[in-house]
Amino acid sequence: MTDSTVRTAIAQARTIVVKIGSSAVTDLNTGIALDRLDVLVDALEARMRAGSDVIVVSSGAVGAGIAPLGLKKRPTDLATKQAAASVGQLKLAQAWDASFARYDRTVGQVLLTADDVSNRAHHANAQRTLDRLRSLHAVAVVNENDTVATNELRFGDNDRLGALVAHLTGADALVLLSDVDGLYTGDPRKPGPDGQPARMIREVAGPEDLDGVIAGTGGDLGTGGMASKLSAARLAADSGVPVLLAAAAEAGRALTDASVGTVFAARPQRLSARRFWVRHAAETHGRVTIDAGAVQAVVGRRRSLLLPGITAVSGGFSSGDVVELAGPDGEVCARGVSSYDADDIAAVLGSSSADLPSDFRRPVIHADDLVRT
Ligand SMILES: Nc1ncnc2c1ncn2[C@@H]1O[C@H](COP(=O)(O)OP(=O)(O)O)[C@@H](O)[C@H]1O
Ligand SMILES: N[C@@H](CCC(=O)OP(=O)(O)O)C(=O)O
Repeated sequence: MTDSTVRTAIAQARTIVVKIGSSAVTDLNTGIALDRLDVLVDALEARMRAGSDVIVVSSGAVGAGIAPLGLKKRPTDLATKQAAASVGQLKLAQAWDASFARYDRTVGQVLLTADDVSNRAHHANAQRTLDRLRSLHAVAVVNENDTVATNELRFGDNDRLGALVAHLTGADALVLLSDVDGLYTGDPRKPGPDGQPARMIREVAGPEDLDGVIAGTGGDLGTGGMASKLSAARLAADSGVPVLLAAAAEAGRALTDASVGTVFAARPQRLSARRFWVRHAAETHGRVTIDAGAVQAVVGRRRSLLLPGITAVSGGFSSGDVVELAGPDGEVCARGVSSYDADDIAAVLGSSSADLPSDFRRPVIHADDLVRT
């Protein structure tokens, strides 16, 4: 895909997920930046009137809670972040509601936890709610349910949440709106290692276009910085969704003809929903260490994993859980759905194929349930 075909695909996308960063809608000293939010809503409404379904993923709960609580900067400890989010999310939802009300457009708030996406049953639930809001012409405004998320069980950042929501809703494009107007060769706030200013990259067709790019941290309000945007773009690419990264201040053009910012091409063939879930969405429940021959078979030749290739198991996983596969060097090389409980595998480790009871001869992880990382 060329730069212009990716931009055309984004400009013409029927369903589009637009993720808006904290820096775009909040201000450290005043809370929600209502005037900037109105400009964004004008652009989102115009896109809807042109015939697209739009799902908004809005950050800003923590950012919007800082000023009302009299805090001076973005908190770093979990309890204060959650307190700020509980104050800020209310204000954020009200602000989206009021801004869309200028167009008589109804808004629905959807707060998700990582478990709502990693657990397949909950996953269907979230999907149904988002689909129904869409069919009722209401705009879903999605955020992480920060007040109950724990450090262990978080999406990590909303760029990732945006990419997962794009997959969940079968969207045709993901637009990330931030305070930076695209991907640069390095953090645009600093000179590069050669003393030269960073350069903007208009198109990322594949991983080779990221060689030498330094993805730095974010601003005072953001969480993930550029690294989280790059990993979200990879996630979206795996599910066949092209991505546009642009400045929120340029939302009008980003959402009309996609002529601004950086585009990331999607892989032509989507990963199946099951393989996508195994690779990106599911939580892993343990680890299986395999020998060099098994790494060759599984990663090199895309074969199923058989019991004799396993040297160790850890974590109390059960049959049906997703586990990590690590080679002899401890490096994780794949993920897959185990057909056995960890205890059952541990009980027969070291047995030769001939000595294995007959119900242990089927693959531990079938090739269809295995994805390389
Ligand atoms: N290679 C890079 N290209 C562009 N921006 C970068 C890069 N490295 C670091 N950044 C910084 O990342 C910031 C955006 O990330 P973040 O603050 O997390 O945004 P958001 O709140 O929109 O999610 C930009 O303000 C920019 O200064
Ligand atoms: N759920 C958090 C968002 C965290 C986050 O990823 O922020 P950002 O990097 O600004 O997209 C909040 O609403 O504050």
